[in-house]
Amino acid sequence: MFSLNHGGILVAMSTAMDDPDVLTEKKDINENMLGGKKVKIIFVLGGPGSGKGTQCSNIVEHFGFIHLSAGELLRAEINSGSENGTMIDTIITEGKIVPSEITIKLLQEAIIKGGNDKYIIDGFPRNEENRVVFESVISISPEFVLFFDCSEEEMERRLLGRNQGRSDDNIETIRKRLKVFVESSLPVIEYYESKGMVKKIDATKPAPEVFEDVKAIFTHMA
Ligand SMILES: Nc1ncnc2c1ncn2[C@@H]1O[C@H](COP(=O)(O)OP(=O)(O)OP(=O)(O)O)[C@@H](O)[C@H]1O
Ligand SMILES: Nc1ccn([C@@H]2O[C@H](COP(=O)(O)O)[C@@H](O)[C@H]2O)c(=O)n1
Repeated sequence: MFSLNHGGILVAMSTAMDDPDVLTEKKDINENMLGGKKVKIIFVLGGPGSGKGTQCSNIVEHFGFIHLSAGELLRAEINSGSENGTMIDTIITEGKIVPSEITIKLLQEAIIKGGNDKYIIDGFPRNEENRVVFESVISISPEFVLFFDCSEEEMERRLLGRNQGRSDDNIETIRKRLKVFVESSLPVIEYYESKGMVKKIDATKPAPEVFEDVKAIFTHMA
């Protein structure tokens, strides 16, 4: 907690305060909530290769959520030729975490564009800065946090076999991503755990068995 990057958070928060577009978007989301259209958000966390994307597809199919993958949104931003593209590409290739204001703006735009009332947000918040800036700018608390718990050996094995042409699915970057997960993402999960908000799934099992456990959680959701 004390190793938080307060500088980054303050910059992101002051960006939100100084940028009228960001403020308008925040207002719209809050009005949606207040106007009887409550936006439900579930954060889906777990190490790289734990099976988040695979299970999110199942959740979309069976439970009607919109799936927003922070990593996918960042990759789309690179491919769009945006001015931030090269910087995002470098960070992803190094297995590091993109500044929160960039990722949150992409999520914010996708939520507004999605027009749905329930979203699963996959791979976010990835560090304390992501969490604090999201809370400050978007002000929506997740219903709960779904945590896919998987051994490092299994995650590494899966990523090396994924074969989707991702620039970060090589052994060097995979090891960096695993280290970042332990150092930066696990503390976020521990934070939500301390608030009783984490639903942990054993993600080492075969995908259909993992989905049985996921299904039980979503079926019993209020
Ligand atoms: N339970 C499972 N058992 C075996 N393989 C799995 C399982 N779940 C997913 N996979 C496979 O492992 C690879 C990684 O899965 P997936 O892309 O869903 O992980 P992820 O957590 O979204 O990864 P990342 O964070 O890197 O995007 C894929 O090739 C997928 O088909
Ligand atoms: N909140 C996030 C999410 C992702 N990233 C970067 O994207 C990479 C790929 O993410 P996946 O969830 O698709 O595995 C990840 O390693 C980060 O570099 C991010 O910065 N912030």
